[in-house]
Amino acid sequence: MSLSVCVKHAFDGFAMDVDFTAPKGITVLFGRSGAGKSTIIDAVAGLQRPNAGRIVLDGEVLLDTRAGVLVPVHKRRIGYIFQDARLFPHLTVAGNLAYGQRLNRRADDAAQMSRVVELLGISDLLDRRPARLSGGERQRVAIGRALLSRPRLLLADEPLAALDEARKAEIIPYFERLRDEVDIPILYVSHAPTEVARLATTVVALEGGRVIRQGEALDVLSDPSVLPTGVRGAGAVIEARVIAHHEDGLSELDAGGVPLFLPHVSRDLGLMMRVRIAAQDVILSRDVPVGLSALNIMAGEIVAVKRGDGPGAIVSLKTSAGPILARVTQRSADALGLVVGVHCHAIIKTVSIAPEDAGA
Ligand SMILES: Nc1ncnc2c1ncn2[C@@H]1O[C@H](COP(=O)(O)OP(=O)(O)OP(=O)(O)O)[C@@H](O)[C@H]1O
Repeated sequence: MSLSVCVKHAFDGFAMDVDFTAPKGITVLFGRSGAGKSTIIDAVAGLQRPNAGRIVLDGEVLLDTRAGVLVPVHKRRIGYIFQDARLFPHLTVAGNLAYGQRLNRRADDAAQMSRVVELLGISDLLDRRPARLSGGERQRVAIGRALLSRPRLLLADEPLAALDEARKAEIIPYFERLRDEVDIPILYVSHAPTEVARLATTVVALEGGRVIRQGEALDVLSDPSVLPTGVRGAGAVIEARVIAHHEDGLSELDAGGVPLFLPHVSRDLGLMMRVRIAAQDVILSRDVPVGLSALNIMAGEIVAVKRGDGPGAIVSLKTSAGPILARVTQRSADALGLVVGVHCHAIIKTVSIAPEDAGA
């Protein structure tokens, strides 16, 4: 199953022209406020008719302005998860979930309900009304209700934006499960680099109504010339396997043969994790560093240097652990001779890797 979107639209002072494909998994529309993310979501949902375009879901044409095709919202079979959960206050959790199934009754409704309740960990909440749920619990129920409508596509428009950090951390693992266990594409809007690093299978980076890059998440996030939310959001993602939990509170991962130490992560040994390393937490050294407190040192070769308009530059390093981005001053880059092809070492403080930066 996949979704292809080719849409042109103009508002006063804003022109959008995008063309991308969302395969199975989570495709994140990643960009700053005003980049056009919600306009795309609304066009796919059928809530807004773009000036021109073609949208095809799982082989079915939902929109083709040239051929005059416009499938109405209720016939698109798309689940929508909003920032606020929008549950019915007078119905219990069970009632809200059953509402998702009402349009599309099937013999295996009960089995599907148990699967979704288990997937989202909401079995203890079924008799409660929304007013007695936390924001995170409400959002889990909203995800369940959307899934139970048996959608062919899920749209999630900044579903974590209204939650505090603790609630965000509670919900992200459920989106990871959706990504890995549900068979339909999920189009997910975000401008939060950590969320993108944790969840995206595919990234569509947007700027001013245009796609500046699309592709596999780990490739797009390690490209220093693609910073849709600015230099502060730069950070590459590496994949590593949990190999030890040490008594001093550190977890040790194996990243392509290189040890990576993190503050303790509650994951089983052997599990693969994604770890985001923020570019501003990386120091570069030409020589092998000695006498440092930092535990993570990775040797690599510089593959790109992107100079910014200000005093900074982003250096992209290829290491056996995976790609690393480092944000340094242009003064340091010049003093150290950091140019493409040079070998150097990336130094990463263990404690700079926050718990939310490491996920399944
Ligand atoms: N109904 C409208 N009428 C006029 N202009 C609009 C309308 N909706 C959106 N725009 C403009 O289109 C541009 C893209 O808006 P859009 O909401 O798609 O961006 P976004 O990336 O989702 O932003 P945010 O992250 O803030 O939600 C903005 O410049 C916005 O002001």
